[in-house]
Amino acid sequence: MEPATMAWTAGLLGAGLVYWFVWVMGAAEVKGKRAVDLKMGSITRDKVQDKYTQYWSFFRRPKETATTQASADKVPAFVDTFYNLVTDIYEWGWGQSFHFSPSLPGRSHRDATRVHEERVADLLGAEPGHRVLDVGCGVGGPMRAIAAHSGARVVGITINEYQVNRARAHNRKAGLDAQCEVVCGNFMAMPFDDASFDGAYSIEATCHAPRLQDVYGEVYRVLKPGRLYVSYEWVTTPLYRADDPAHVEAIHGIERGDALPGLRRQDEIASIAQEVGFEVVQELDLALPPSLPWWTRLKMGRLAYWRNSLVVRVLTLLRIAPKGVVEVHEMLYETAQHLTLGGETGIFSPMHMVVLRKPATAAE
Ligand SMILES: C=C(CC[C@@H](C)[C@H]1CC[C@H]2C3=CC[C@H]4[C@H](C)[C@@H](O)CC[C@]4(C)[C@H]3CC[C@]12C)C(C)C
Ligand SMILES: C[S@@+](CC[C@H](N)C(=O)[O-])C[C@H]1O[C@@H](n2cnc3c(N)ncnc32)[C@H](O)[C@@H]1O
Repeated sequence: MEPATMAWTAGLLGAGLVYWFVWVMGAAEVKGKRAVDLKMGSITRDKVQDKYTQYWSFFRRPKETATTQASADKVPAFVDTFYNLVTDIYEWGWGQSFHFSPSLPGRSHRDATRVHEERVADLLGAEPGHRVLDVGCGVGGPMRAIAAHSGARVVGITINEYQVNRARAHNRKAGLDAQCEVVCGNFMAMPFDDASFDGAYSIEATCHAPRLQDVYGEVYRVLKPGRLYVSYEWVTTPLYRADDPAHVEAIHGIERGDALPGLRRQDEIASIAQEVGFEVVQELDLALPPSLPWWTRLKMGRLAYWRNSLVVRVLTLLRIAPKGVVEVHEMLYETAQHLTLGGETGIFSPMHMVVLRKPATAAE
């Protein structure tokens, strides 16, 4: 073969390989986000690496972030940075719902996710005419499922501006923008009137609050008397032993890689709810049997992570993805190992459910 023909053939083969790897293999789990569209939220390309370094040094010792008021006050800003760094990777590799759900026999992850979300709507008794609050709404996967299932109007709040734009775009695409509204703000000081919601829920979001009282207090304020709040909380379970180095390392790894200012114990949740005025209607760890493991989806994804890791390296090399994405992806890969261990050992649950009521007699 002529050298020129050989070079052309090699070039074409190489281009085909890159195309297959990035556009086909790197396609989003849920259509909408492709590997080539990986941005880092509202961070400009040249600042990604710096922002990641700042995030990492702040959350390296997660428990310390909530010990002084000064560092606790900085948590929302670093959580915002975290979601600028991870939102696109989450959408690309997980979908539009940023949470776990118990596996369902013979059903897809997508179905299991939806069932876990619709459960919230059913518990709240959400229906057409109701205005429901989504506390920490991400890019709105749960919001759309709950609005479609119940017919209620849903208002979501997130600290991250980039997520607000993604959520609004998804709402429009799903034809749910008349029913779903998204607001940028801090759930510890919400821009909503007192007693203005018929129901509220939070799915794996309040774990980012340094003090749970601050967010529960706000939800209590904006709920109408007699109405319900359902929350899926991230907690350590009674199986966690603070004197077991393996347990400590797993929980520390979960906190570090998920922007958490210290995980709470399961038995703290109900008393904090009561402290701000809620009645506890139900409390149940949805991760416990008969539920099937929530972490199998993480374990099964191992092959996909290696492929994704190669995809982000190739994209960074080609300067399609900004510098720093490889490090963020590595951090998430490590976090997935800690989460899996937390699930397998039973020391951690991402779905400790509480159903809370604002007393009907509460003053408006
Ligand atoms: C509630 C929170 C987020 C929970 C989960 C949605 C995410 C926790 C860890 C994330 C992931 C880990 C590994 C990534 C993988 C390396 C990459 O190739 C594709 C995306 C991941 C699977 C990513 C997806 C989302 C998570 C499962 C916290 C923040 C409170
Ligand atoms: C893991 S995501 C879960 C999102 C959504 N509930 C879901 O299940 O798809 C956590 C969400 O909480 C939001 N959040 C964290 N701290 C916040 C704060 N102080 N105020 C408002 N939103 C916050 C994040 O921006 C993100 O949208």
